[in-house]
Amino acid sequence: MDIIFLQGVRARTLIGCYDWERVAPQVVELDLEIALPSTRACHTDNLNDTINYDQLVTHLRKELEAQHFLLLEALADHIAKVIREQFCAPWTRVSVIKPGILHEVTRVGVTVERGQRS
Ligand SMILES: Nc1nc2c(c(=O)[nH]1)N=C([C@H](O)[C@@H](O)CO)CN2
Repeated sequence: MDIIFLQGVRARTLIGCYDWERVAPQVVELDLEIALPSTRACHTDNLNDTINYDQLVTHLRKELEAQHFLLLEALADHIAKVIREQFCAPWTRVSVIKPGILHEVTRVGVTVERGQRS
């Protein structure tokens, strides 16, 4: 299986359980692993035969600006759904990190894995 990965993708979204988090968007960081539906692009060397990670990042940033979630779990699940349904990925692992949210914690976030790794 071939995988595209993206690390430290920054995006803005309204996220959080507490009142102070409901007033303005925060920056979240995404680490993404995305299985490709086929190995076709390896042979054709054609961008149309793979998932265009440039388009994916642009799409996700727009999506996150429009969506409002309370929990990182719900946000990560939504991102995985978009990747699978709109970019035809059979499997994905999505981590969403809230930089600097907890005192004396380097990184906190949630990882979800959806679909089948074949
Ligand atoms: N498992 C989770 N725990 C917490 C979340 C979350 O999304 N998932 N969120 C919060 C707050 O919004 C936090 O980020 C602010 O301190 C607390 N716990």
